[in-house]
Amino acid sequence: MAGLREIEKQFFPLQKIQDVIDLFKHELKDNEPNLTLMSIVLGVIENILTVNRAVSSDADKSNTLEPIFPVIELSTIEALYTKFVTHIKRSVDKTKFPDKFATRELVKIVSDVVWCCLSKSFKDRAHLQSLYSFLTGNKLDCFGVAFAVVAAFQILEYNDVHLSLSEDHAWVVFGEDLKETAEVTWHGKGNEDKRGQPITASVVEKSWLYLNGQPVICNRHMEVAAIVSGINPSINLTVDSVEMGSLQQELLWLLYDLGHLSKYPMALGNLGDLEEISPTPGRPPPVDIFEESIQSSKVHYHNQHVYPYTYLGGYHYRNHNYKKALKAWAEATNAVKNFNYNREDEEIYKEFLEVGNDLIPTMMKHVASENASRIHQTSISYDPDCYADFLRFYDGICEWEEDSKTPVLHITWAKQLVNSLAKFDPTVRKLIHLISEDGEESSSSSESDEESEEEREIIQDENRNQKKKVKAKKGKTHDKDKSDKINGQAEDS
Ligand SMILES: FC(F)c1nnc(N2CCN(c3ncnc4sc(CC(F)(F)F)cc34)CC2)s1
Repeated sequence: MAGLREIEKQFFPLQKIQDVIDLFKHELKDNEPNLTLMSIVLGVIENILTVNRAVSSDADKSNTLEPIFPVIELSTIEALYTKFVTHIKRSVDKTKFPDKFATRELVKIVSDVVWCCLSKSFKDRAHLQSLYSFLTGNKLDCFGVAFAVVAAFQILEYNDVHLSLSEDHAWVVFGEDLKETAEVTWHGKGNEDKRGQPITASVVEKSWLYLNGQPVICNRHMEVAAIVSGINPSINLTVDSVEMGSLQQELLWLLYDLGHLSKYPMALGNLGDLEEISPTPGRPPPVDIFEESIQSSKVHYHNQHVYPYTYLGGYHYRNHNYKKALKAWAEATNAVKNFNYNREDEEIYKEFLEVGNDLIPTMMKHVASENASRIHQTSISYDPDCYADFLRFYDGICEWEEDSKTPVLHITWAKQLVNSLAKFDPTVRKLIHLISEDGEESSSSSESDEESEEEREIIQDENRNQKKKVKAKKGKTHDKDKSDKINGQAEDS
């Protein structure tokens, strides 16, 4: 890959969202969309709209609602593009690697070429995912390093090195028919990086971090989807840039219409979240998009992905559809129960900790008060389906913990479980018909002393392996704490 092609230059200067859409439309027609160019363009725009927002003086705080969109000059982009291409070509002597396919040694070298420039400061801040961040601040997050390696291989004209994505990690596949895998970035906090090493079957098996061998293996177009999905419109923890969110939403619809999201459940989930914030006329409602995300995981990934269900559960919770939220969360633990929890699975643990110890208790309280007002409609505390899904949610968590090296549950879980259980009406607890896996039938015990004995056992057991887990909010890219944001949108005046 040489310098920018003439046809690419003609799209500049970019003056409005449609100009960016047109550039991406053009790139996506190509079977080698220019990853470096697109990552830099999105990084420049994101930086201006979120990090270095032009603070307009009072004078021009005219009352027009004319949103701000920066003018992106070709010279700005070309300088950064040339810097990256030069850095990569100067650091890799291709004559030593005559093969058509990449080798593990070469993957490690390219990973080092990215790695060596990184500053050792904060790595899980927001807006560190793009090549713009790498080229102007020597900072990249976990995803950004893996993406930079793939973009570098595109510049070196290898078309076998591709991004492999799980729900909380990224690595590369390479070689003939993508048979090889290699770590190219770090994961989490306090873990030694394993760059250059293959991801072996023993590491992958029953591991959520590696999706039990069902990661999203990208082609070039899905790598474009990954950088679009990785756009972070956040200005701060509570406010998003309206323009950046619209750009991300329109680019995701462009990729959706071209079919590049069909095997990418998280990108579909991101699109569903954006549609909830600001629905696009003529497009399907968020629940349909979350359903497509779930279907994609079922069809392409053996239903091993968890986030499609927690996207849906979060959506129903925010919209007070508590019965559907419980159903989605029960299906989420039905997916996670096949994994064995280990210390690098912190992110999904935090997700379920929030559901079990924050969202469900709040929902049960909410319903109790609503109940007083709406006596006719059966509220969830009288609904046997809800009680069944509630039990399924916890059953999945317990099965997840079984055979795991690291315990999942601790006393807070037990206390909240007892707390939420008590909020279901005793009549509904009698209606449940428990059928164990071996088909043995039993109805849930309604004897209070038996239950209190059971509850006492749970609490004593949990006391023993009580473990404090602090829910650390991470501001990293592919930031899953978006849903915690109050959907305030910046007045980009
Ligand atoms: F469960 C729901 F509440 C979620 N809401 N946002 C969620 N995200 C936000 C987007 N997100 C993602 N969205 C697209 N692609 C990727 S690739 C990836 C792993 C890593 F960052 F590359 F290491 C994460 C991720 C991670 C999960 S889950």
